[in-house]
Amino acid sequence: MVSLIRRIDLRGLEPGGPGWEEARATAAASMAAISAVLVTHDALEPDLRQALFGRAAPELFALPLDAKRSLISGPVNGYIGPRPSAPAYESVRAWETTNSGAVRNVGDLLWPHGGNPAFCDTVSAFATNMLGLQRKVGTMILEGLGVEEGSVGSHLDSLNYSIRLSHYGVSETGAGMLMKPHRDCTVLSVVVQHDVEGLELQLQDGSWLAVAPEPGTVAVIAGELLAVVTNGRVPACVHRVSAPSGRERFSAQFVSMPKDGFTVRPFDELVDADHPPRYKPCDFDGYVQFRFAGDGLKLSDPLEAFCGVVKDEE
Ligand SMILES: O=C(O)CCC(=O)C(=O)O
Ligand SMILES: [Fe+2]
Repeated sequence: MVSLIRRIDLRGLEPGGPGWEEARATAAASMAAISAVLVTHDALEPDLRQALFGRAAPELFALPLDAKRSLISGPVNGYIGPRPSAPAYESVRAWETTNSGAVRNVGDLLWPHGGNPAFCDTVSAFATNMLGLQRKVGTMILEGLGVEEGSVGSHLDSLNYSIRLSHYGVSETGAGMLMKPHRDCTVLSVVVQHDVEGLELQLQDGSWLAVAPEPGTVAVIAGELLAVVTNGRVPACVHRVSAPSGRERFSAQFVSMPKDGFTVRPFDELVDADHPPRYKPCDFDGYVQFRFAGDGLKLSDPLEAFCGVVKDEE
């Protein structure tokens, strides 16, 4: 089977410069075909990568449970501890990671006796670099799909960015599924895998594609809100984490979500007679409540139930 996932190389690539248009078309085509694109980049130099995965993440997950739990605030924020469905998984999301003051507050909460400046510096540097990468790739995807530059700019300004650091311990049952198939409640998720493989993307025929961890490459995957803004041209990527080798694993994600209070709707450029609206305007706060604390918890596709336009309504 031919994999439809494509790769772009951001190194030295600037808007309007040599190679930009071709890479933009590749990014958009890959997203439309498989809801993901592989991105080779220079945003995570070896020292920063080592500081993140060799020091910051292990220090964070080695903290006592109470310290990690102090971060919990709201349905999608803070610490997620091991659950029966994912016994070896823990994850921490820090909000507003592009604001170094907010990162320091997280550090002070986690390490009440003097904070952890090295941890905060690492997280802030990672956030700054990933912000540039995500904005560039987001621009390429949307412009490649035909969205005007001005509309892309206002869309990017309506987003919040956060980091999720995840740790997959070695489960008692050894190798197996570490995170079941799901869609992210994001616009875009940049997934940085450390040394150990695990990320798998579902293709349209239902088969799974393993994304190998490569130090200079990230996977950029579509979240549910990208499906809304692209009027369904880019469906949310169904993905999972499996543990073929059963080894301890770390990953970092840099994700974008609409700012609080935003209502997300399809770009005008992507709605026409051939592409009638697939989604009603989606109040993001309402959707988060529905998906994580309301009736959406029981559904396999909560987005569709919340704001999908069913065929009869078209
Ligand atoms: O760890 C990974 O590679 C991906 C994790 C993931 O999909 C998630 O946290 O939503
Ligand atoms: Fe995910």
